[in-house]
Amino acid sequence: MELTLEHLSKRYGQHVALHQLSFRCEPGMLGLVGPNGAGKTTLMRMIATLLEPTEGIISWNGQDIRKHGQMLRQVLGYLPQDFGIYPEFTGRQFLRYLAAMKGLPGSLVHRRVDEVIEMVNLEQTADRKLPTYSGGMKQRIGIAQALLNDPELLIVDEPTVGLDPGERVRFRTLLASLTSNRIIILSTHIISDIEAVANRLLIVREGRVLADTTPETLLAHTKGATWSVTTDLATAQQLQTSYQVSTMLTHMNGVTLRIVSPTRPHEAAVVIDPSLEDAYLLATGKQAIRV
Ligand SMILES: Nc1ncnc2c1ncn2[C@@H]1O[C@H](COP(=O)(O)OP(=O)(O)OP(=O)(O)O)[C@@H](O)[C@H]1O
Repeated sequence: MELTLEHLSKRYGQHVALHQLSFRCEPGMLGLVGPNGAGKTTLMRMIATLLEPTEGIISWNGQDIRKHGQMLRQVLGYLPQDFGIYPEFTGRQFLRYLAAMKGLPGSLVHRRVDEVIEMVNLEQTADRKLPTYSGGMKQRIGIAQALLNDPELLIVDEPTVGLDPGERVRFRTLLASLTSNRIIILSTHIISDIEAVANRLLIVREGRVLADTTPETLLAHTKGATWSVTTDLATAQQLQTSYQVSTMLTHMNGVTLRIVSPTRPHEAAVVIDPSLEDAYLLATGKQAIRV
């Protein structure tokens, strides 16, 4: 089981969305992160054979998917960002319908649908109409449809958008339970989604790979570069313009900033343990997040 990308580029007219991307994946979970417009969806759609690369080669087990796309599609599960549901169906009917569309033999459909419903823990709700589902339940049905063919390659595009923290954690645990003996590519803006489950992290920005690493290595690189400082509002605002501030908390004694910087940002700043989000901010140089 091996997915290889070689010098992959995508242009939309004059706009270069992806530039000469190369990497190789083996079983495990790859977390794909990057700012808006980095090219994550473009990349995932190309791997899912829904979009043609402008240049470069994608191979599945050594075979170019431009020539052998069907071979990849047979082992592919894909949950896109804008996953549509049919309002007149129950969850179970919807999955049976999709199983038939995907070409599962009629004799297997009912059994496999029951299996995936159990895998995503929707036994209690499978016979309710889809519009009555919560966001998390809908995403579970989305993953269930992606699992119908027991995929070797599972691609999931921002699955936790709009979920409350409890649902997000449950969904994350579900994904983690699926990692054995398959390649999962998970795109997200929520860094904590991948912190606990991804064994590899690909950070992209403006169509280029900024880092191909592990969460642990990225964190280790950020050690000694995350600071906490409490100051007055004017100093805090000044620091905010010069440094990467990840959180800013206003309280009775002033303002406490969490700053990501390779150098000490202020004489009163003390080093604190970095989170993966701090590490990501250091790598991508994103704007401050206010708390
Ligand atoms: N069909 C299209 N036509 C023209 N430009 C496009 C098209 N699709 C994407 N783009 C551009 O390509 C770039 C990459 O877009 P893409 O959707 O792949 O990024 P992304 O990392 O998934 O973003 P987000 O995190 O916001 O979902 C963006 O600049 C986007 O505007």
